[in-house]
Amino acid sequence: MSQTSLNKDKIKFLLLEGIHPSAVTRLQSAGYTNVVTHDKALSGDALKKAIAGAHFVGIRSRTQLTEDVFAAADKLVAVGCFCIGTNQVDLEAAASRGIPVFNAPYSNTRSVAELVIAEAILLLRGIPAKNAAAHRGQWMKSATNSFEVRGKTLGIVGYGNIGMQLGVIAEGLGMVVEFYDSVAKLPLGNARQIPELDTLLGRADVVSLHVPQTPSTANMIGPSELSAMKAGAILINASRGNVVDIDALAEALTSGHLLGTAIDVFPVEPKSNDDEFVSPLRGIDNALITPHIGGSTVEAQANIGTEVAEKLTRYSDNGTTLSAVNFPEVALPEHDDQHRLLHVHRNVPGVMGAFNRIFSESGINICAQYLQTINDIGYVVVDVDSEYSERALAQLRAIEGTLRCRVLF
Ligand SMILES: NC(=O)C1=CN([C@@H]2O[C@H](COP(=O)(O)OP(=O)(O)OC[C@H]3O[C@@H](n4cnc5c(N)ncnc54)[C@H](O)[C@@H]3O)[C@@H](O)[C@H]2O)C=CC1
Ligand SMILES: O=C(O)C(=O)COP(=O)(O)O
Repeated sequence: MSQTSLNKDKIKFLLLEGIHPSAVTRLQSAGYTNVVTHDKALSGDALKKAIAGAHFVGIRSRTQLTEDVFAAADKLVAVGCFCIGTNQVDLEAAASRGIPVFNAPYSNTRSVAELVIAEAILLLRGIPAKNAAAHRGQWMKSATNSFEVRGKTLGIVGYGNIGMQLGVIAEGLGMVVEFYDSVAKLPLGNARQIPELDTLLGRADVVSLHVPQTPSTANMIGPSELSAMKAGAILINASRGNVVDIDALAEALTSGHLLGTAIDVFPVEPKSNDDEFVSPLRGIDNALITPHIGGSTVEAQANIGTEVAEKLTRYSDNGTTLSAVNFPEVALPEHDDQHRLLHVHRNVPGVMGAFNRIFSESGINICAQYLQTINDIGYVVVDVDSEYSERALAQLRAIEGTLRCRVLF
């Protein structure tokens, strides 16, 4: 088993938000036994208190890791988002402290795609409204506004990992798949990219949103986009809550312009399962509301637990940053008998010159060197003979522009 310079039982992992136990199992099998778990998200002072002293933190979509929280995270080495979205993390604040952030880009995509398909079928049949009425004692047996999905057009906004998978399943059900994406994408099957969002909205019977939360997607679907949708169409949002203007959507439903909606994510979501859910969609029968559970299946959560725990242990064990979302990506081999120095720095002229000078002037032989940069962050890794690492570490830490430097045994 690989070694770290700090004893593994001293390396503290803090896992929040009920991350699946598969993560703990994976951490323990890699020798990391100091794992503290919480069922819920933490915020404010409770989060700062819990994160102080932790070397690794694992969160899901609810925990907000802000600049303020990073300032309190005195020992933090890396962050694991046990989900896809990383908008809850101030990625720049993390990078500027030399902290890589990892996520699980694939493990829950199928779960979201399956949910969306189920919702499209239910909504085209008017099931949410019929179900709500039946609970009130009303018998709504009727074929009016009740349709098959076969032959209908699915408009996917954001043709990434989820959108593409959704398109493939939808074609299997006989749907016509069209998509809008801000970059050119290879269409799978018979899917077709539509260059303008409004054009797609005017053609689709079901519109499903699969974009990340960024400034460019905030209120992407507002009053004018809702008007651009076909009368009697359906809107599904399992991406992020601020992508849709929820008041405008409520209006489009009550006016009868849209036949129905399925919304899994909201501009404001309850902080915990004990808090009340407040939304203008409450009480609208043809709005299928779910509590941000698009990725919440046993399969997805178990896979995510293993996947992200694996990324954290690889970073801790050997410095590999493959699939970090805010950090230079370096895939590293094992470092066997040598010591490995990891140096995170500002990517500015002079740092690498100073770095290499230290080795040439002190006569320390570099056995292997790896360098990668992204934006203003540089990450250089060198393997050296074990007797030299402590001396080199002290000198590397003194280089101007150094954000973080550590050694792995
Ligand atoms: N409801 C839930 O439980 C879950 C929600 N999600 C959300 O779904 C989002 C999408 O997930 P993935 O498909 O894995 O992401 P992805 O990154 O693979 O795909 C996103 C796509 O959106 C496109 N895009 C970005 N900005 C755009 C814009 N302004 N206009 C048009 N297209 C734009 C990108 O080019 C990309 O093709 C995640 O970021 C996350 O927020 C993910 C998993 C579970
Ligand atoms: O994967 C994502 O981005 C999600 O939105 C799922 O979030 P969760 O892990 O269910 O809090």
